[in-house]
Amino acid sequence: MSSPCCVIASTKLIIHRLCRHVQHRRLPHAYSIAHFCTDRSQSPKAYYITTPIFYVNAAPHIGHVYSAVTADCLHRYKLLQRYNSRLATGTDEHGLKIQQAAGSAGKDPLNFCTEVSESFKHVFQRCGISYTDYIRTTEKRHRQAVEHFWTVLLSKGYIYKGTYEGWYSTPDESFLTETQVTDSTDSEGRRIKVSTESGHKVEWMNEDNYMFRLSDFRTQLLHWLRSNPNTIQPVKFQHLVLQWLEDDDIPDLSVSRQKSRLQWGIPVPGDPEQTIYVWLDALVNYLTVVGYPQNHSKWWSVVHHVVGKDILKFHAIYWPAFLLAAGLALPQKIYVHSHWTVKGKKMSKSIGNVINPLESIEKFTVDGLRYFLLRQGVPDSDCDYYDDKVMKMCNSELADALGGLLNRCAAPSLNPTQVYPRFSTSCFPAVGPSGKAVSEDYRMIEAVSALPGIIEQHFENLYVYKALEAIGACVRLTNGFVQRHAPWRLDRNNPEEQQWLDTILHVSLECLRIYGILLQPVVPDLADKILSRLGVTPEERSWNSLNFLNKFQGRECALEGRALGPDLGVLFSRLERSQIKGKTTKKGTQPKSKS
Ligand SMILES: Nc1ncnc2c1ncn2[C@@H]1O[C@H](COP(=O)(O)OP(=O)(O)OP(=O)(O)O)[C@@H](O)[C@H]1O
Repeated sequence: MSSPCCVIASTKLIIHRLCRHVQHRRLPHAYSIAHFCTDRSQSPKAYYITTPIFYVNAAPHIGHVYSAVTADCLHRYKLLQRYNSRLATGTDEHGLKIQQAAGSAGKDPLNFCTEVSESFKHVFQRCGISYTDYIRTTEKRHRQAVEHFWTVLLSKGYIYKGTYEGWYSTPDESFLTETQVTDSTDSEGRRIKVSTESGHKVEWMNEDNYMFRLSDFRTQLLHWLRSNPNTIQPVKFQHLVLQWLEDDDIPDLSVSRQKSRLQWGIPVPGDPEQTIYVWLDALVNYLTVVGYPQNHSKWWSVVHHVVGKDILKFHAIYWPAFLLAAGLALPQKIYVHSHWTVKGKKMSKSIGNVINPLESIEKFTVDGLRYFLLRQGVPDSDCDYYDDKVMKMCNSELADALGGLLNRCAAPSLNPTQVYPRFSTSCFPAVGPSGKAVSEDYRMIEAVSALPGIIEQHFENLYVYKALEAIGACVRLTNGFVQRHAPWRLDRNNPEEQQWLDTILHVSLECLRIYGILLQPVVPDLADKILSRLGVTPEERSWNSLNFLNKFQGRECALEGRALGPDLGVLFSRLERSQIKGKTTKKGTQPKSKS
């Protein structure tokens, strides 16, 4: 995505910002790391994260994994901060598309859904998605939640029987106004109408069904978003939703289908001739997971949705309107991400230009794929996926920069005793530049000290690529530090040189410890390898342990003198083009065919 000069320019900018974070040469007392050492262990705060639930009309692809990995990163980050975090994902299993897909596969719809749902579960497990809840909309608990939700809306007068007349797109399961459709031609040259946004064919529908009073909620939704300007992130999506609410028609929404058209869904309570609209059914899953209607309140007040931009309207207009109607709290945040494209086109089951995640992890490993998706995926804009790009990024950032640093600084050739080396304040005094340290070394210390605060800010906004950019910039600074002082040229038999050598290694391992802790939400296995090699125990890996270079700040360092962990080989093996081209999915790991 970035050209080499963009990378250099942005690196300089990040380093500049990191350095500006701490104004003084000597780390001032006020800049202790206390602000990310908040002890939440006494009463862990609840935090509830959801991915979209995925439509089971075809096998999972990289786009689905991206939504799940993004949400998983947030979940792991919150756990590190000692929140009681919950991550829900699952499958959306009702609707006409599934009815049709099961029909053409000659399968019973539920068996068909079970097969595909299992393949999503399998892919997510293989990709390290540490979900706590997996929901299927064909479960009994969900049907009960939807029926209850419907009954509440009906009893409050927000659902009425009416006639829907207008455009409908079955592939998008979505209603469209006149301004949202355009003329086109099909493959046989016939004139058709299509959705302007998705390009999918639309049909004119005229049928009696139940309508939801969506139009009643325009003012409340506007008020909600105007008074909570950071609810939808990135902010450009909040502006887009505000624009829809201000400028577009917000007509009442049809929330049921005649059973003759759609059998595969939840029947309307008290009217078996109508089936509940798949989006109303699907959205309620977020409530089902947390025990609606009995005991959802603790989790519901802290819900955070992660969604693709294609389903923004459903999550930022329909869903909040349903919640307002039901008298329930609105989401705390809606994190939106853009799309992975292939040669400029959205990766999509319907187009068929999908990348199989299992093949990608065979080629790049789970952490390689996770790192690439979160490092290259920019929530604000689409990004093209191709294997060469993944390979180059993994090689330069994971194998060379990070792996090379660990390999150099923990190697027995430089550290024959294999213990966490001692730091000498006379070699690297707190006030400098003095001792053996030069001003660039002090700048590096400042940058790494500031890093956790910066990463916290980026994770909170789910700008993971910015967090990884900042970590990458610090890794380059640490490599520069090692290169500058070339510890391999120092003589261990000379006490003064040995002290400096140990200090260089101590500082470098401290940097690696901070990178290891911060990288856990993104690349859990790789981070574990780093921290285990440094001898960092599981209890020393939380956000509270981000106290960088204690000795420099005049405090004790628990790791100093402790044995390093065993050497488990290279951190990340460099990938070769020939190797990647030759690799295909192992027999038996291919997701089952859906249609
Ligand atoms: N190309 C993509 N890039 C990023 N995320 C995606 C992509 N495709 C799907 N997703 C994520 O998965 C969710 C569900 O997508 P969906 O099941 O509609 O997949 P799809 O391949 O776009 O299907 P279809 O082609 O049938 O529309 C999206 O809302 C989004 O969160």
